[in-house]
Amino acid sequence: MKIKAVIMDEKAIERASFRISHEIIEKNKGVENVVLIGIKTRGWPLSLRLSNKIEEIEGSKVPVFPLDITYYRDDYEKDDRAPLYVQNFDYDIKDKTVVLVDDVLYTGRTVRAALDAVVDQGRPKNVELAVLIDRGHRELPIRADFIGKNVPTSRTERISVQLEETDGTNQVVIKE
Ligand SMILES: O=P(O)(O)OC[C@H]1O[C@H](OP(=O)(O)OP(=O)(O)O)[C@H](O)[C@@H]1O
Ligand SMILES: O=c1cc[nH]c(=O)[nH]1
Repeated sequence: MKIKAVIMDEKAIERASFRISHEIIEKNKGVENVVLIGIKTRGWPLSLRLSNKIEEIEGSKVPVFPLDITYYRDDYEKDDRAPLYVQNFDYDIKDKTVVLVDDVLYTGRTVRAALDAVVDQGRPKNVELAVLIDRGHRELPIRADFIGKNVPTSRTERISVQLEETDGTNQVVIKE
């Protein structure tokens, strides 16, 4: 696949993350009961960035955890080795507002799996969703509450979010 365009550079990612952090604080009237959960791979470094920004703005830390949704995917071939229950982190999310964080929202299947993984951790008060890119083409009734950038795409294209922490650079590119 070839790069067609750079749709966000480092500054644009930074600004969008800052805005999303503000929106999370505004929607929840503070962050007292907010927990951030970053879907691996790139939702995790993004969630850490959001938690740092929220701390800068509000002066208080929000708990932040990584989520591995591998075993919860609807295309995961279950066999005898598949665990019945996966503990992603040791923290009680009961009555908390969970903000799921991911880099790209596409069909919505990853988020569906993440919701399953979250309810295995406990019963949150509610769950919100933050994504850096919404590229459309949903296959499930899932939508994001906080969106860095809406990018209309064709199904043959691919969005590649590259972050310093995982890829050594900060940009979002569209490939075909
Ligand atoms: O809405 P969906 O159709 O589920 O697509 C979005 C998901 O796909 C990508 O992850 P990928 O499977 O490439 O794994 P990675 O994050 O580990 O690279 C992306 O990071 C999202 O998590
Ligand atoms: O990272 C992803 C996931 C789904 N679709 C994309 O274009 N990119």
